[in-house]
Amino acid sequence: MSSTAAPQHPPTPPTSTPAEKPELGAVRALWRLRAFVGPAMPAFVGSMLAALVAQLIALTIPQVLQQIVDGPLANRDAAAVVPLALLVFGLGAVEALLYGLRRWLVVGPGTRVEARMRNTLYAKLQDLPVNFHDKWPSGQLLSRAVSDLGLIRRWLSFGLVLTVVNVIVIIVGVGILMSMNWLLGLIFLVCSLPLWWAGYRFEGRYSEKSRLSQDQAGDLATAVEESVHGIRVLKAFGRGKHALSNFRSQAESLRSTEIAKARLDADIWVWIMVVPAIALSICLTVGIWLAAQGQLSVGELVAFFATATVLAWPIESIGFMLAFALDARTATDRFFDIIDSENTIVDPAEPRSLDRPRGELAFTDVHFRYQDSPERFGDLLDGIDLVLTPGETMALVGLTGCGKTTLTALTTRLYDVTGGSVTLDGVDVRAFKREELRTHIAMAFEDATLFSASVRENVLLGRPELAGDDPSVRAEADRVLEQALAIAQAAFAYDLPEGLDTRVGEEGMSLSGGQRQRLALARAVAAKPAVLVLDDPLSALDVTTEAKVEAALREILASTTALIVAHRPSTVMLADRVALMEDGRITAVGTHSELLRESEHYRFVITSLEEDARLAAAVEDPGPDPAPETAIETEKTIAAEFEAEARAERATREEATR
Ligand SMILES: Nc1ncnc2c1ncn2[C@@H]1O[C@H](COP(=O)(O)OP(=O)(O)OP(=O)(O)O)[C@@H](O)[C@H]1O
Repeated sequence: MSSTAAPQHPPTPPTSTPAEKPELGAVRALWRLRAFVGPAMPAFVGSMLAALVAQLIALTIPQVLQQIVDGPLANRDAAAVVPLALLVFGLGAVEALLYGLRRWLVVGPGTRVEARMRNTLYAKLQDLPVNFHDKWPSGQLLSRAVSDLGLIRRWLSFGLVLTVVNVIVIIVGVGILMSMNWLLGLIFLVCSLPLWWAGYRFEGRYSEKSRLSQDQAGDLATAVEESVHGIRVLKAFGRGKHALSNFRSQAESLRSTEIAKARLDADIWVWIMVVPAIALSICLTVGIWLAAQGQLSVGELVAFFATATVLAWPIESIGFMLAFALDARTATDRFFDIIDSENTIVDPAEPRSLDRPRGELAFTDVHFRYQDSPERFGDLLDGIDLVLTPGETMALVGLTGCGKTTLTALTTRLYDVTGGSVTLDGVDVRAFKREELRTHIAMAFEDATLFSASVRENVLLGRPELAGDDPSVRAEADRVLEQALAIAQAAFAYDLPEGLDTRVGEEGMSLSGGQRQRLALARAVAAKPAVLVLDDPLSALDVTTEAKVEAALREILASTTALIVAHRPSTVMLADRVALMEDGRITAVGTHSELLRESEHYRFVITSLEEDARLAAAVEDPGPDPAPETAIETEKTIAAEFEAEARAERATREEATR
């Protein structure tokens, strides 16, 4: 989109969670991960078995202790203690080894699950249409791709395994306690019931806070991303402090949510620590009384408490595991928010294909409105009819915000028409596979985006067949590069520190705006499309370079159909014909001189463009510094010119309304 577009139909401000879906229960929500866990399942099951056997071994140790206390210790037979003590040592060693095995088994498969989910997320983000990306803040996507997936991996490899194992161990352990002494076992069980109730209450409250904190972390990532991206603007306008205070208030909200989470966590921990302690002290009192009555041996009493101690960690871990599972559930929901997003721009079931399109581009009764545009605004494009014959260069001209960029975006299906059709050689663009369509039609935007890759890779982005080190491919790639860079007047690329292999940095930020635009133009030219769509791609060039690029473009445009959004009169001169856009329609098509002669609105638009170009040229070459009084006079003159222009525009509009 053009960055200069005046917001006529302002987009709805982005929200943290655009996707509204019915809530699933925690188990059902987490169950959706099975599709990604699949191949790692044996490793997870193996890890669970290792942890389970280790815990069961821990539960058998109290039985050996009972044998020691009731046998050799009661009989004062020191020699008989040794084999039993060795048995305890052996069991402890096996338990430790099994714990090691549990970790070792899941490390590799866990990271592979994470990688698979991340690749799926990335592929989905690539596939989703531009209107999805218009709505979703980048930090929200980033936090999902990085921290949420890391959390899910940790939960799958550690939280899930231990939750299952601990629940089994608690059931088995309580069974053992009951079998040792049903009364003590029952007291232990009944005293633990408040813990389950507290856990249930905790789940509802914690889920809500967990979602909030992960969304806020995403918003914070967006704020960091935006301020890093816009660091030049912030510095230039001295708004660093303002950005910092915004960031602080967002960080403060996140901190408050984290504290609320920690409070809930602390509450459940109180229950978890206090309830088993109360249960054990009641059991101890009753146990001693039973032992005094001769209904329980000392060995049995020791074994009972040793077993209860083994159960202490699984019971204590309930709160932590619950919180962990709820965080993982939130991360899973956030992941599926993206995966479940419906792609409204998809390939057709039976795609059409064109080997060598002639390049006839036609818009027939095209209507379009942005999804979130309020009803009262009507269609932004309101019945566009326009035909570009093969090899023709058409300039698209209109007042700012009239929808020129939007119209060009329909050609490669960045958005789909809401009515009518766009066709290439008579075939609706929706009938092609998107990948094929985008090889036939290439675009260059005013806001030139480069990737953190070499100049070569950036320029050959649309020619994947020219990647690789094969000498013949490399020679062809060099030829294409040379030609494209020459047309775009981008020979400066050869003088970069490592020539065409120089990495241009994130978004090409290491280059000037004009250099970025020239490389983006070279990229569109190198794609050798049948149709070239240029959305004001020369705006950042000085007048001399622009003239050179235009002269070179004329050569290639002779054999390629081109639709050029023009913001400068010189760009209009490139075109065979000009289409004038007004109120969502094409109101006139003809040569520049025909339109100058016949269209009042065209004369007005061209005058505005000339004025803009004159002001831009004055900025590029301001001449000697004027004296202060002269400078004030100049400012006044420019202000007066703007006022006159505004008056003329109002008069023209009133005229048109009448
Ligand atoms: N993603 C979007 N969602 C909603 N509205 C949008 C979106 N992009 C642009 N618009 C609105 O659509 C209108 C047309 O924008 P567009 O960029 O197509 O105009 P333009 O004619 O190319 O402007 P300019 O000459 O300034 O580049 C503007 O009012 C703009 O606010």
